Formats: sequence, C-alpha cells, structure tokens
Amino acid sequence: MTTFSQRLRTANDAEWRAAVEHRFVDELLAGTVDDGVLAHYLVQDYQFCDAFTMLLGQATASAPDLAARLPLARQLGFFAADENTYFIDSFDALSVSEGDRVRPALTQATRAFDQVMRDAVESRSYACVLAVLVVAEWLYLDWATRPDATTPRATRPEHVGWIDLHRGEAFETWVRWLTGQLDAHEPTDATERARVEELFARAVTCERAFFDAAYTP
Ligand SMILES: Cc1ncc(CN)c(N)n1
Repeated sequence: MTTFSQRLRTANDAEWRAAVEHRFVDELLAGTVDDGVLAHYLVQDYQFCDAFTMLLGQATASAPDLAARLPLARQLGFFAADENTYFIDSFDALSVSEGDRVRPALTQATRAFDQVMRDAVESRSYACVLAVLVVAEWLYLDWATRPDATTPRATRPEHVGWIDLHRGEAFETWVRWLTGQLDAHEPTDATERARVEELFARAVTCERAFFDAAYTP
C-alpha cells in the first residue's frame, strides 16, 4: 500500500526531481562546485538552520509522547553540534566573512523557506511540522544517495562533509522514522490534511529554489 508520505512525494514529483537532479548537486558530488557558489549556498543555509532548529523544537513539543519526543530531541542535539561544526569549518576553509556568517543579506529563496518553516511552527500541528521536516530531510537523503553519490569524485572536506551529513545508516534511520511518523499521523480532518499538503508542496518548491539561488549573486 502506498503510504501518505509517498503520495505527498509523488504529488510533487517534478519539483522533487528537479531539486534532487539539480546542477548544484551534480557539481557538489563531482567536486567541481565553484567556491563562490558553495560559500553563497552555505551562508544562506546557515540562516535556514535558525528556523529549522525551531522546527525540530516544535516537533519535539507537539509530539504525542516521550517515545516520539526522544528521537526528535536527539536529532536536535546532533544538528546543534556536528552540523554546526561543519558550517564553521567550511566557512573558515572558504574564507567567509564574519558579516556573512552572522547577518548576511537573505535571498528571496531563503526568506520563502524561512516563512514555510515559521508557518509550520505557528500551526503547532505535529503533522504540519512533520510535513516540512520530511521534505527537508528526505529530499536531502535522496540526492545524497543518488547512484553517482556512491563513489563521489568530491574529496574536499567542504564537499564530502555536506554529502556525508545527509547519508549513512543513522541519517537513513532518521528519515525512515520521520516518514513513519507522518504516515502514522496522517490527518483525518480535511482542513488539516489540506494544510499538510500545502506545506509539503511549498517546502519542495523552496528546496529547488534554494539550489537555484546558489547561482544567483
Ligand atoms: C535548504 C535545506 N534543505 C534541507 C536541509 C537538510 N536539513 C538543509 N540543510 N538545507
């Protein structure tokens, strides 16, 4: 039987594929992404991390019980530690200025994604928060496990580090758990269901736009 999360993904297949097969991913895996493009992308993504941290915190708060709260809290801790270290190391390697690390000018794509996450947080709905989390994590797992990612030509830590953060057993288990949560909390109420579908679709569009924006100065 097709699960709720699979149906949501299929309903957004064109945009999802456009993100997974994006030029940015091609170049990252090949190790040929321009330093300026990668720096611009990472500077914006560090700002994305702010609302994403809120989203994980809201998921922890909106989860129905301790059994669901614990994996979310663990991921929040990992995100605040290992992923943050990757950003700092990469900013150093790419000579990103202090201003761009702390308060860069935001692209339209970053602002739009930020709004989607804040809308999900404000809903306080577990299913709505999960919808955005599922897109942000599952779509990244998808590109990081593309067939050409098995033996990526990339060797620099800034490239390999970003790929490795989004693949491997722990990340796959996390994404499987997230999609399972969304399936288990598929809304029965039509209005709530429509909100979940809308947030999921907006998030997928934002993912593609976020990669596009890496090439826009
Ligand atoms: C834009 C975006 N989307 C998803 C992820 C993976 N959490 C990310 N770091 N940045």
